[in-house]
Amino acid sequence: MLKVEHLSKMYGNNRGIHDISFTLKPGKILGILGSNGSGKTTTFRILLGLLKQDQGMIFYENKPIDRTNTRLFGYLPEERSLLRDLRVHDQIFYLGRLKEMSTGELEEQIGYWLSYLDIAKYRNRKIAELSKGNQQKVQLACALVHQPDIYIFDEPLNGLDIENVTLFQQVIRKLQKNKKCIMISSHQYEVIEQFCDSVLYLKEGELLFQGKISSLKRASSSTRVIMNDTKIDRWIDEAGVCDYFYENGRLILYMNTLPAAEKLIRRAMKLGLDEYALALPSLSEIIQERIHE
Ligand SMILES: Nc1ncnc2c1ncn2[C@@H]1O[C@H](COP(=O)(O)OP(=O)(O)OP(=O)(O)O)[C@@H](O)[C@H]1O
Repeated sequence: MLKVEHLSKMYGNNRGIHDISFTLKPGKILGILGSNGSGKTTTFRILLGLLKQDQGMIFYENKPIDRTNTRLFGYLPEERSLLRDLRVHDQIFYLGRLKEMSTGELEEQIGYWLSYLDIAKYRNRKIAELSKGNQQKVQLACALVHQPDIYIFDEPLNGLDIENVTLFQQVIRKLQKNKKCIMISSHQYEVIEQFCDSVLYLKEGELLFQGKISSLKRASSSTRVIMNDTKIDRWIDEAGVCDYFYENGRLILYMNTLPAAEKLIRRAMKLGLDEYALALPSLSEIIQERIHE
């Protein structure tokens, strides 16, 4: 398990992050979210050992993180950091060497990932000659080749078409099955919702909220009950109803919790209404709600 405790970092008088704590279990995927300048990159750079924190500790498997272990983290940076004149194989080989991999192991892993990511045919092509999406796949291979325990994927779907998004999804599920710790950062909340078990949201360097996506949904006040009923009087005084409106002849009730909404659904069933549904909030709605609390 990865355990981050009370991380803080100042850049002179500028706050980077303040008092960030979270845990990440093997086989789980954590979404790291926040607006521009909220501290995501600072957190990643500290985790990766590229930046020193002013305060706080990072533990992996109950021990302070071992910086001599070059193979602990795999990082897919938001900005590509490939050397454009290198050939695909040589680029991955070079980075694998920095991770202290043997030639035999490297060749085996390079062969495996190039084929898995369907870019084996570009093995001897220069990076500069590849499309944006294929460059992204090479960058991904560089994060995977040394088989790390902990992964940080920053905006991983940039430049990928729908087919390759599915491929990335397969990679993630494979890592998850192998009990790896995975972090994903993205401004596309539907991506986070699709991939992650839990999220943490940073605002101006501080942790605004964190939790399992399913728990955040349950606790949200944006849950809606939709039914084909125009008699608001029989619903308005029910526990948990916060607001309502009509849309296309349907009544939409905003509920303060999921259990309250479920109770209303049961009542709608008993009344024999022929159309009723529960609409859980999206992650994006939950974030808007929390930001404006
Ligand atoms: N090298 C630096 N010198 C001074 N301040 C910095 C430096 N790097 C980051 N900061 C400040 O630290 C805060 C957090 O920045 P950080 O880059 O970690 O945010 P971010 O969430 O990754 O943003 P984005 O989504 O735009 O990439 C910001 O206020 C930023 O201006």
